[in-house]
Amino acid sequence: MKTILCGYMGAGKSTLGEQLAKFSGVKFYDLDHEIEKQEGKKISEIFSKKGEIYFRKVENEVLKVFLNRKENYVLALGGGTPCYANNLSLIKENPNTQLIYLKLSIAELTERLFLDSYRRPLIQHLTNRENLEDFIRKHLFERQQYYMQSHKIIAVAQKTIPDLIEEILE
Ligand SMILES: Nc1ncnc2c1ncn2[C@@H]1O[C@H](COP(=O)(O)OP(=O)(O)OP(=O)(O)O)[C@@H](O)[C@H]1O
Ligand SMILES: O=C(O)C1=C[C@@H](O)[C@@H](O)[C@H](O)C1
Ligand SMILES: [Mg+2]
Repeated sequence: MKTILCGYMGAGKSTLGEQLAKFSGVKFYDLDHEIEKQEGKKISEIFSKKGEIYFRKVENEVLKVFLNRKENYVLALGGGTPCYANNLSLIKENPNTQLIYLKLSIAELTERLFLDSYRRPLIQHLTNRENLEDFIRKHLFERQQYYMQSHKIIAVAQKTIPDLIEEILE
């Protein structure tokens, strides 16, 4: 089984993905890191130098390569991956692939992202907590319709990584 994790920025895709892969004895990949490797640039640099449209094109190409791999793995998507191009249908049409949405409320996401927004190009200009929360509310409203098409939806608040691993493997 290929396990693919999606969710908003800060939902915990990379943190959980790494531990879930270790526990399951498969490799962990992070789509953002794979894009950075291919482009030889940090995500923030790709956004600033080449723009978001270019980033979304590369994201789609790198995802396709991953979906064609024969090996099993855990893959953490970028926060926007299921919401662009044909990414969501490519994932859902792929056999033996389980897409999991890591769901957190607006308040919980704001809490997590407030002190950590500088690494994320889409929110790094939002240094005021209220502005960040307003942005997340609108953005999540637009994105939720894609995330909610996942095979499994997991409410992650107040759960430890071992709790979440157990819930996914159930
Ligand atoms: N289960 C958890 N409980 C508490 N904090 C967590 C949990 N999982 C992740 N975190 C914390 O939340 C923050 C965001 O986690 P992480 O970077 O894994 O999210 P992400 O979904 O990969 O974000 P991005 O889309 O920006 O790559 C980190 O500070 C991480 O330590
Ligand atoms: O939510 C998003 O659209 C993004 C999230 C990150 O994981 C990166 O993929 C990039 O910064 C875009
Ligand atoms: Mg991540």
